[in-house]
Amino acid sequence: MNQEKEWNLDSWKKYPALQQPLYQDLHFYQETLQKLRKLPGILNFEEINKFKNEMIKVSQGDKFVLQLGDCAEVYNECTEEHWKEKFSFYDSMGQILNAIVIGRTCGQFAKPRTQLHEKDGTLNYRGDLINSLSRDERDPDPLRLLLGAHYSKKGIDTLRKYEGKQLWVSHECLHIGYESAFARQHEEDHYYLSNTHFPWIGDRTRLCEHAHSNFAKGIYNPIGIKIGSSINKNEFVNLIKLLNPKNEDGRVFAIIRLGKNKLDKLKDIINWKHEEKLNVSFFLDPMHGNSLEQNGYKIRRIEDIMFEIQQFFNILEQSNEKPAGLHLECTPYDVSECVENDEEIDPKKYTTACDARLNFRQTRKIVIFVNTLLKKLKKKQQ
Ligand SMILES: O=C[C@H](O)[C@H](O)COP(=O)(O)O
Ligand SMILES: C=C(OP(=O)(O)O)C(=O)O
Ligand SMILES: [Mn+2]
Repeated sequence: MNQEKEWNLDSWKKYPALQQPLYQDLHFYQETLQKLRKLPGILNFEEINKFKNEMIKVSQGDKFVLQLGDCAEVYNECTEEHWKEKFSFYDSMGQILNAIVIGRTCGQFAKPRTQLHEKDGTLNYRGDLINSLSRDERDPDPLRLLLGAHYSKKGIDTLRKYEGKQLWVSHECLHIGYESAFARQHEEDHYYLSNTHFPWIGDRTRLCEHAHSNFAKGIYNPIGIKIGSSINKNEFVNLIKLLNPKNEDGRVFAIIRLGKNKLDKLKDIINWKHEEKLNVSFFLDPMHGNSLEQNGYKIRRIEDIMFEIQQFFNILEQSNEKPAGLHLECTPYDVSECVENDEEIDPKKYTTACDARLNFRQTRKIVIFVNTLLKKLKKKQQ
């Protein structure tokens, strides 16, 4: 039987789903999902299709993507004022590279976590979609799903009114009950995810025999897949084939997040792509493989990030592959979360809800660095 025919809105439920919250009142949780399913879609099919056409150009090597934004977007910042500041920051960074710009925004509300609990036994924060950063409200609350839907719609409405360059939005497709409630039908047999242009599947949930990949295979949107160091050939090849059975342009983008010490594995990944003739392009996320701890704070070093970027460009060039995108966790605000040289973070300016973000200056420095690398590459290829 054809793989796509086996897919329906609930078929992912046959598979295990990692990193999901456990709700105490399951009946209330299910009722909430039913409410979400009945809402009108947020983005319409034409908007997704327009984005897909842009991503086809990326697959063909004609465009570069800059994907930018908070690690965890918080409901407190879901105001027109914050979104406008963020959109214009993403836009200005994109203009440096003449890139397609995708925000980690309008729905980047759920976080996978390494540990279920904090050191003192409190449940870990899993993003505003699930629980609260404040330690006395860590039980997962289904009402937060309704707020997530409300803020996604409000953010996307704000984006539609934004007067700068065209921007697109993305988030991790993590809370699988919530995400699948936003799948909408377009013509017979054609489903798309209406709450974002570009969903990605995280490194911790991307297994082939699991729910996230088996949900994503049936939706029309371009899909990002985070690839960390535990990947092996079978997993990579099967995953790409599962998501892109017809080997189409603009469908699947591997977001490499190996870290500066493990990036050599990218050579193997490129070989697997070539051996199996897979249609997949490579973005780099130089953030998630380079997380460190300093005095109890999660940080990242600018030198590590730049080193991984340089190596990424070198390896792709040696393998005749074009870099397709850069994925950064960053904010327009003057935070102190990533450090350079022997700098220490300033606790008063450490405001992230999850991972360390680049501030405006650090982001700009990195984007300008990438611009020089892209220009050099273009010169060599002329
Ligand atoms: O953004 C990614 C993850 O949620 C994050 O890196 C996990 O961090 P943790 O190891 O603190 O749970
Ligand atoms: C959780 C994230 O990344 P990864 O799946 O690569 O760890 C993220 O991008 O916030
Ligand atoms: Mn993160």
